[in-house]
Amino acid sequence: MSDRPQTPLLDRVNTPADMKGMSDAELAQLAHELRLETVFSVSETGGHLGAGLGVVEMTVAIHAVFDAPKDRLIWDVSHQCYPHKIITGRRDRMRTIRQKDGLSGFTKRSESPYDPFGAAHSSTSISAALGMAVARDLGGAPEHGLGDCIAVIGDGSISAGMAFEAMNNAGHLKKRMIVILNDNDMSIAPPTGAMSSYLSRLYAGAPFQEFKAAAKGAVSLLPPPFQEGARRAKELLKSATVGGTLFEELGFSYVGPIDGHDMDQLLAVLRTVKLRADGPVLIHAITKKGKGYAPAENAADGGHATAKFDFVTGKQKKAPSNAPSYTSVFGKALVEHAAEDSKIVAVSAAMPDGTGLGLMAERYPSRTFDVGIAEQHAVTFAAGLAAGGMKPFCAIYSTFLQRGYDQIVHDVALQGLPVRFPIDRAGLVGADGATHAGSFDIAFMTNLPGMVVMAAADEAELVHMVATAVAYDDGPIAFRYPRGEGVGVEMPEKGEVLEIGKSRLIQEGNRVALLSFGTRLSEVMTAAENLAAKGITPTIIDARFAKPLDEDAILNLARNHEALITIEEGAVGGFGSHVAQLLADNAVFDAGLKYRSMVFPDIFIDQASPADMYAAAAMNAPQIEAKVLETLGIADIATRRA
Ligand SMILES: Cc1ncc(C[n+]2csc(CCOP(=O)(O)OP(=O)(O)O)c2C)c(N)n1
Ligand SMILES: CC(=O)[C@@H](O)[C@H](O)COP(=O)(O)O
Ligand SMILES: [Mg+2]
Repeated sequence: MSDRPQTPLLDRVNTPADMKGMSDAELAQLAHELRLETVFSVSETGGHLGAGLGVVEMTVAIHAVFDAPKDRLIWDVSHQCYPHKIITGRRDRMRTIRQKDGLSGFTKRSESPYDPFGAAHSSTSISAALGMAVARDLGGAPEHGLGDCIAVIGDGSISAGMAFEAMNNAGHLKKRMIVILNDNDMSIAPPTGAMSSYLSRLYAGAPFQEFKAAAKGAVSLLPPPFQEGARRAKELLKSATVGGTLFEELGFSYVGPIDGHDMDQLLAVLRTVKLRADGPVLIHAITKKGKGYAPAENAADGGHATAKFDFVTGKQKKAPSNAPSYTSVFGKALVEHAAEDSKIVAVSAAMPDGTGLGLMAERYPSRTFDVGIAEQHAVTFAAGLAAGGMKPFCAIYSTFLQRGYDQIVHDVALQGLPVRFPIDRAGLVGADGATHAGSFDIAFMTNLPGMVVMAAADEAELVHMVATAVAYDDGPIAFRYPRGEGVGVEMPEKGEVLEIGKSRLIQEGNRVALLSFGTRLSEVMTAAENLAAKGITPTIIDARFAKPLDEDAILNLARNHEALITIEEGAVGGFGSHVAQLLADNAVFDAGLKYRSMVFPDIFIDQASPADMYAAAAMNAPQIEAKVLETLGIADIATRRA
C-alpha cells in the first residue's frame, strides 16, 4: 500500500508554464501539495530534505512570478532544489535522485534548461547571477535568455567570502538582479559568526508581522498589481526596508524581512520587485528549515539530509553498520590526544559533525572553532594558530579544501607552518556525485614543497596518522581518509607515531608489486586472493606516504619485480605521478620495468554507490586483477569483463 499523498493541483503542473493561470489561493494550495510530494519523494530515496522544505513557497512564488528558463533562477549550493526539480519537468524522475544514471541531487546544466547554473559548493550564486546579468546587458547569446537573474542564497552561505565579493561587485555594477536571502537561521549545524547575529538583529528590528499587513494591503492596493504606478511600488519597497542595512551600504535595495512561508507576501514582493527593480535588490525572507514536516523541523539539523524514511513516522531506514566510520575514528582519536596536549586546537568550516569535530567541541569548546562556510579563512586562521604556537587540526572535506588552496600554498606551505590537515571524504563519495568527490587533494597537496601527505589504508592506520600528525611539528602535514565505514580491523589501544616517509610491507611476493596508497588496499587484497588462485603472488605495499615517498623501498621493488602498479583514490598528478617521476629519474624504466598507475579517469564521475563509482573508475578488485594480468602479458578477458 502506498502513503502517496493526493496532489490534484500539482498533478496539473509539469513545467512552470502550467502555473501561470492559477490564482494566489491556488498557488498556496500548490505549495502545500509540493511540500507533501517533496517529503514523500525523499522518503523513498533519501537525500537533502530540510532546506527544500524551507523554500517550498518561495519556489512556487518565484516560478509563478518569473518566467524560467528565460529568467535565470540560481540556487546556491542547490541542496534545496528538490521542489524546483519537481515543478520543472522532473517529477517522474525524482525516484532516481542521487542514484546511478538518475537525477543529480543538485542543479546541473546538462540536466535541464531550468538549471542555468550547476552548484553544490556554496556561495557561488550571486557571482553567477551577476555574470549572467552582465551578459544579458551586453547582448549575450539569445539562447541563453534575456531575462531576470535571481540568486537564492541561504544565511549560512551568504557569510562566505565569495558572496561578499559578488555583492561588492554587484553594488558597483548596478545591474538589475535579484538576490533572495533565505534566512532560516541554520547552516547544517547552528550558524556561527557575526554575520548570523547581524541577520538576526535585522529580523528582530522589523518583525515581519508588521510587514505582513503592509504586504497584504499592498496587494489589495495593486489591482491589477502591475498597472499601478511607480510611486506605489516604490512605497512598498520602502515600507519593507529597515534602512541602513549592510546590503544597502553595498548598493542593494533591501526588502524585508518578509515571511518566506507566506505566499501573499512572497507574491506581492516578487511582483513589485519584478515590476520596479532597476538595480541589485536583496529580498530577505525568513524561513524555517524542515518547514511543515515535524521530524525534520524537530531534528537538530532541520532535517538537512536523511536516509530513506517512513513517510508517516519519519523513522529513518539506515543500514546497520559493521565498523566505525573514519570520521568518528578521527574525532575520537583527536580528543584523546587533546586530553594530553593542550596545544591541540581544531578548526571546522561549517561542518563540525561531518568532520567528526563534534566530540572535540563538546569536550574542549574553547579549543574548537567553527568558522562558518569560510574554507579560505579556516586555512589561514589555522596558519595563524600555528604561527602562535598551537597545534591546529584544520579538518575540511577534500572537495571543500579546494577553495582554500592559495591559503594552503601561500599562508601554510610557503611559511612551513605546522598546520595539520585531516582530509575527510577523500575519494569517491557516492550519492553527492562529482561535485563532492575528493579527487584532487593528493595532486594538489603533494605538489607543495615541505608538505607531508599520508593516506590511511584502514581505520587503525588513521589512528596512527592522527598520532603522527600530533607529533610532527616540522611543517604542514595532511592525512586523507574516505567517507563511510572502516573495514572492521582491530583497533589499536593507542596510535603509533609513524616514521615519516616509510611504507609498510603487507605481503611479499614476486613478479608484480602492488603499491597502494589509501583504502583501495582492501580491494588490492581481494584481487591478490583471486590472483593466487591463478598462481600469481604479488608483493603488496601500503605506501602510507605520497610525500615524502619511501624512495628506497620503491626503487627496490622496481628493481626486484617485473612490473609495478600504483593505485590511489585520486586523479592523475598524485601518488602515481610522483612514483613515475622517481622511477624515471633513477633510470628504472631503462632496465625494462613495466609500470602502470591506477588513478581516476580524466572525467567527472556522476553519482552512484561508491562501489559503482569505483567500478566506473575501473578501480575495484576485478579491475586490479585484470590490470595485473594485462601488465604481465597474461590478459584474461573474462576477468576483465567481470
Ligand atoms: C564551500 C562549501 N562548504 C561547505 C559546504 C557544505 N554545506 C552544504 S549546505 C551547508 C549549509 C548551508 O547553509 P545555508 O546556506 O544557510 O542553507 P540551508 O541549508 O540552511 O538552507 C553547508 C555548510 C558546501 N556545500 N560548500
Ligand atoms: C550539500 C552539502 O554539501 C552537504 O550537505 C553534503 O551533502 C554533506 O555530505 P556528507 O553527507 O558526506 O556530510
Ligand atoms: Mg540556512
